Amino acid sequence: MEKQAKCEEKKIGVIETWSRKHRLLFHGATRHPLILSIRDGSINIASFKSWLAQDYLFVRAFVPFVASVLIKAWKESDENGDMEVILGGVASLEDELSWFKREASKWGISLSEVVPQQANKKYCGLLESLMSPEVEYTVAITAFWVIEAVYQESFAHCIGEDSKTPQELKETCERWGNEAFAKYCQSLQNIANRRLQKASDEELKKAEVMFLKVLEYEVDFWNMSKGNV
Ligand SMILES: Cc1ncc(CN)c(N)n1
Repeated sequence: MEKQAKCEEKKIGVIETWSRKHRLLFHGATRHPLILSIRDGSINIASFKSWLAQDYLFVRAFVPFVASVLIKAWKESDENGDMEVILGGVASLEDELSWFKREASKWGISLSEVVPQQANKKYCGLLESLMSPEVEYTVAITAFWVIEAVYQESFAHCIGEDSKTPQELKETCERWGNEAFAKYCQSLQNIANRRLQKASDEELKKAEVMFLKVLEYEVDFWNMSKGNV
């Protein structure tokens, strides 16, 4: 990479540079038709239920992934504070799984009968590959940030001004759209930016490829409910 470009990235942060450079894909992942239909109130409840059931399975796979990032932080991080941020993330996932179970029972979904769809299997496979000790902390924390950021940006849009989100879906949107979750995502972004600033060109390239892959998989994940949108 050109020295000049690298300096620019340092000033505004690598993550911001990538988000601008790949804004169409970022927009596609955070303003998906499913999210827009929640926000304008036209959502088909079957789509929502299908997303909820699939996401429960995803979050179960997400727990060991986040735990693996915690291990990488312990082994590789240059800052003590990283572990506390990631540990907070692990801890909140217990509450998240309980929430999924309550929400599923509210909607009459039997979680034990949910079969993972292809896009979900593929995404969980990506999480599993990221758990390998071969994957650098910088790459894993970048993936972690973007996974959380997509949900934060998406659901915050559903509770923004003028949204017509149905009352019964507001709690879901608040879960990822609230201020505390936004702050948590900012902390993850700060860690990722710090690591990316110090990364070698090779590591930087791997992290950018991972950033794009996560965005692509997020779009595929939303698309699973497309038949019902
Ligand atoms: C597919 C997906 N992406 C992100 C998140 C937020 N942890 C989630 N629950 N599901």
